[in-house]
Amino acid sequence: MILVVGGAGYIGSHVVKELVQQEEVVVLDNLSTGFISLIDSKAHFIQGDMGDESVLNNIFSNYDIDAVMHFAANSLVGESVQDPYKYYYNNVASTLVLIKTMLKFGINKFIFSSTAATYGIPNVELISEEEPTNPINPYGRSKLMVEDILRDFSNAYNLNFVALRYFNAAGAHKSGDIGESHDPETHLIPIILQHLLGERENISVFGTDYETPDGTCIRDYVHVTDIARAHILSLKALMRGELKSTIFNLGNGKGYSVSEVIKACEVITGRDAKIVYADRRSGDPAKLVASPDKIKKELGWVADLDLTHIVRSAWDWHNK
Ligand SMILES: NC(=O)c1ccc[n+]([C@@H]2O[C@H](COP(=O)([O-])OP(=O)(O)OC[C@H]3O[C@@H](n4cnc5c(N)ncnc54)[C@H](O)[C@@H]3O)[C@@H](O)[C@H]2O)c1
Ligand SMILES: O=c1ccn([C@@H]2O[C@H](COP(=O)(O)OP(=O)(O)O[C@H]3O[C@H](CO)[C@H](O)[C@H](O)[C@H]3O)[C@@H](O)[C@H]2O)c(=O)[nH]1
Repeated sequence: MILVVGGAGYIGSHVVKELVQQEEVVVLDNLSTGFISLIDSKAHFIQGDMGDESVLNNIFSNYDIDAVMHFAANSLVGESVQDPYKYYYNNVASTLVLIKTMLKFGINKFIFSSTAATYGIPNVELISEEEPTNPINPYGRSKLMVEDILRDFSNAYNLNFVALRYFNAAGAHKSGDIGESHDPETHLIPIILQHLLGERENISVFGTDYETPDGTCIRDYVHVTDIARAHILSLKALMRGELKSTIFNLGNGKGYSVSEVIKACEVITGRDAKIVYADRRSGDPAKLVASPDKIKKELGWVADLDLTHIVRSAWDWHNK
């Protein structure tokens, strides 16, 4: 049985939907940013906080948990600058309680949602896991602190972990039943689609003077279904004892600029966007594109779905 912490959120709910086909699943979520409606009905659901040791003691006593997948976090970069306490408390301190308690119950397999924000502002075209990590905001630092904790615990307490550094998660499940739901929404693709549905007046492009071919920021968009598959591959490799504690990038290895993403959304939806050119958003690196070679070599994972699939699936979900 697998415990999925944060399984009512955007990415966690997509992993749960795939995982319940193969495993028994318990979701723990405090619903602070997640939605009960996103959780697959085949999963058991417990509403509670991962920092509450008594809740965790009950779960680990009552269910036969083999491994933990951990998606729960606060993840708004801007908010992390305004309110760093919230980020260090929830993303680091509460995660520490979760890991300590699972180890107490003899559970030592852990999959962690990390982020490309751990790299900060890289100087290379394609970022490999070997690049230095110099996060430039409290959100990125909170995730890097957890990676450090995991590494130390793995050395000291026989913990086996996989930290997956997602680049830009996007897209929705092929069923159209679940998709990206954040409130407030800050991510580019859902914002564009909400605008094209008439729910927002326009789209702001944050910065047109970056050192990129069209002046707008470049990101590596990776389909949430591909992210879900990488979690399941990682879990299986951990369960078979074939994988030592490690970190993998999750990306396509191909970048698209903000202007290119808007264009792709216009073409796929057949609608024209009203664009407002705005100042840079603070803390945005010009370009973040993954080298996905390590996970390809070690687990055979490559992203199957490109930007067109991402936008099509997200559009189906937003229309529903
Ligand atoms: N969305 C992206 O592009 C992206 C990119 C890189 C990394 N990540 C990471 O992936 C993970 C999932 O992101 P998401 O976009 O699905 O976010 P989300 O906000 O949709 O999901 C997070 C879930 O965790 C729950 N949660 C938060 N704190 C909790 C706590 N203390 N106890 C129990 N539940 C708690 C929330 O209610 C929510 O359901 C996060 O850790 C995020 O930092 C996301
Ligand atoms: O209305 C908008 C929203 C976004 N953007 C731009 O679009 C790009 C993508 O922005 P998102 O907010 O969609 O995604 P980020 O790249 O900022 O963030 C994502 O990747 C980060 C890693 O760098 C973190 O992991 C974070 O959790 C995750 O959401 C950025 O250049 C941003 O400035 C706009 O121009 N207008």
